[in-house]
Amino acid sequence: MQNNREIPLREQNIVLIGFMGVGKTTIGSHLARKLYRDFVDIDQEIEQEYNMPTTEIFKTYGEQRFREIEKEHILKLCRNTRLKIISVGGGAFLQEEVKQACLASSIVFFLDLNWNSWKDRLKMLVDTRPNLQNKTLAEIEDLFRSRQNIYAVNHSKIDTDQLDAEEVADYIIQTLNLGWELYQPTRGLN
Ligand SMILES: Nc1ncnc2c1ncn2[C@@H]1O[C@H](COP(=O)(O)OP(=O)(O)OP(=O)(O)O)[C@@H](O)[C@H]1O
Ligand SMILES: O=C(O)C1=C[C@@H](O)[C@@H](O)[C@H](O)C1
Ligand SMILES: [Mg+2]
Repeated sequence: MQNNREIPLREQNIVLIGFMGVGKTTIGSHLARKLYRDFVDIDQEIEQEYNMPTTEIFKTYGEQRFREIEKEHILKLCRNTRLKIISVGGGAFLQEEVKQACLASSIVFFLDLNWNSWKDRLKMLVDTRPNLQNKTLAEIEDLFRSRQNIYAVNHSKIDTDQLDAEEVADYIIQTLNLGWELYQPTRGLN
C-alpha cells in the first residue's frame, strides 16, 4: 500500500467523505476545477462501468456486489494515483480496508452537515439513493446518526451548514494551504 510518507503532502489525493447528499460530488468538482486537478467520483465510475444507475445496480446485483466494486475502485486509486480529487460514496467507509487505504494514502476531508439542514435535501436525493428508499424519516435519521462514526476518523472535518458548495471548496483550499505550508513549506526549497 502506498502510504502518505512516500507521497509529498502537496501531491496526495484529496478524498471527500460524508453522508449521502452532504455535497461530496458537487464540492469535489468545484475543488478539482479550482486546484486544476482531475476529479473522480466513485459512484459515477461504477455507474459508467455497469452502464446503469446505482439504484439498478443495487436491484440487479445487490449492495454487496456494489461494495466489492466500490472497494476495488478506491484501493486502485489509493495505490496508483496522486493529485486526484476523489468523492467516495456515503457508505464507502463502512469497509475498514477502504477507510485505512484512504487515510494512509490521501488527505481525507469529512464534510459534516447537521440533521436539520440535511433533511431539507431528502426529496431531491431519494430517487437516486437506494439506501434512502422505502424508509420512514425516523429510519433515515437513525441511518444518518449511525453512519457518523464511520466518518469520525479523518484528517479534517468541515462544517458545511452555513456555506454554499463553492464556499466549502474555498474553505478546503485555505485549510490545505495552511497544512501544506506548516508541514511541507515551500520557503527555502530552492
Ligand atoms: N453546501 C451546499 N449547500 C447547499 N446545497 C448543496 C451543498 N452541497 C451540495 N448541495 C446540493 O445537495 C445535493 C446533493 O449533493 P451531492 O450530490 O454533491 O452529494 P453527495 O455527497 O455527493 O451525495 P452521495 O454520497 O449520495 O453521492 C445537490 O443537489 C447539491 O446541489
Ligand atoms: O451511503 C450509502 O450507502 C450510499 C451512498 C451513495 O453515495 C452510493 O454509493 C450508494 O447509493 C450507497
Ligand atoms: Mg455523490
